Amino acid sequence: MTDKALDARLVVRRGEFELDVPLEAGAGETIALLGPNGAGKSTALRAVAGLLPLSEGHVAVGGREFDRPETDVWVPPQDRTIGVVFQEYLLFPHMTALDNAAFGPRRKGKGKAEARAIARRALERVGLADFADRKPRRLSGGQAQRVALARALALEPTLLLLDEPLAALDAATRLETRAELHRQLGEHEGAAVLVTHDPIDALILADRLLVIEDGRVVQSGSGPEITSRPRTEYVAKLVGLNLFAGTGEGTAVRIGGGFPLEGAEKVDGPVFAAFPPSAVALYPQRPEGSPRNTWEATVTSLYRHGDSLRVNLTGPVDVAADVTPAAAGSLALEPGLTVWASVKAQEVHVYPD
Ligand SMILES: Nc1ncnc2c1ncn2[C@@H]1O[C@H](COP(=O)(O)OP(=O)(O)OP(=O)(O)O)[C@@H](O)[C@H]1O
Repeated sequence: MTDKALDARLVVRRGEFELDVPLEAGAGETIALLGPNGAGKSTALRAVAGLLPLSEGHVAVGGREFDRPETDVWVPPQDRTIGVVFQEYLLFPHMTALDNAAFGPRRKGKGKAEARAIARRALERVGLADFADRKPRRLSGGQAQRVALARALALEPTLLLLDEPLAALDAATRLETRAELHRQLGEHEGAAVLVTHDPIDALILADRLLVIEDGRVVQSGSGPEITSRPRTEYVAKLVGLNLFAGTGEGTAVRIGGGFPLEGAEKVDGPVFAAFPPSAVALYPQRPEGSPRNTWEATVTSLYRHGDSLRVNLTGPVDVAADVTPAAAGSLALEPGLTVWASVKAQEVHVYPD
């Protein structure tokens, strides 16, 4: 066991589903758990908080064991030095913001005046000192979320757990609250683990990302490490890349069905090949002097994506292409239409599996 802020191996079985995820964080570090629906992110966070017992493995925070089924170690949630900001952990509606924030310290045995002083400092930290006497129904969504954060920080936790802390907020409030949370996490001396669906939240708020799919870690690393080299379809979609697993043969990558994709780098053996949708050009007929990566494809769907149109195509390879509205108009793109797609070899990034 180490004195890391968080040292855990989380094994939780819930019916058919099994989570098995190692999770470590140093002091001051923020880890984001990212993954599709049902991947096990909330299960992981709940296991750390003590809301779900481990089936196997261990949870230690600041060198103290909270859960280890093997040796019957179990510390209940309220006795863990962990602050939680969970969506469903709403504020107590009958208490003021100050009393909500003082609740934790009171429970931990602080006197009323001391607990309130701690709570006041926590509200100041999140910029809500002037709202101390308000009850939750008189707070906006963003303010309520900041009070929830103040309530968690008032415990001076070794570890902060945040489950989709920004998901319920509208776009403008989200931006503001994200910036505030970023500042708070920067100042927080303990570690933090954040669960999110949103890659932007993860990239902005976390030092390290753990991508979980089907109960397992499929990729981990810093934001740039993950976005530059996606290893699963989910991550590729998340960062908006077309991704294929295949076998490198010289500069070509043979992907599913044997389709040869010409790449920029020469890598032999199991590889990934990735390119952005903006690298895919579409033509009504086979283009003249065709670059080698040219194929016939059928439009399956199209939708607005920022300033361009995202076109999903099926064919020997299924890809997404981004085209300008003008190009989409001149090609008369619609589902079912057959077009020619091409990608320059220089745009295909190849890296080892
Ligand atoms: N009470 C339960 N009993 C049995 N299985 C459950 C229970 N709650 C969740 N599960 C299963 O555990 C798995 C992981 O769920 P979890 O909520 O941890 O995923 P998640 O990654 O947080 O998903 P989401 O992003 O949708 O919140 C799912 O397959 C789910 O069906």
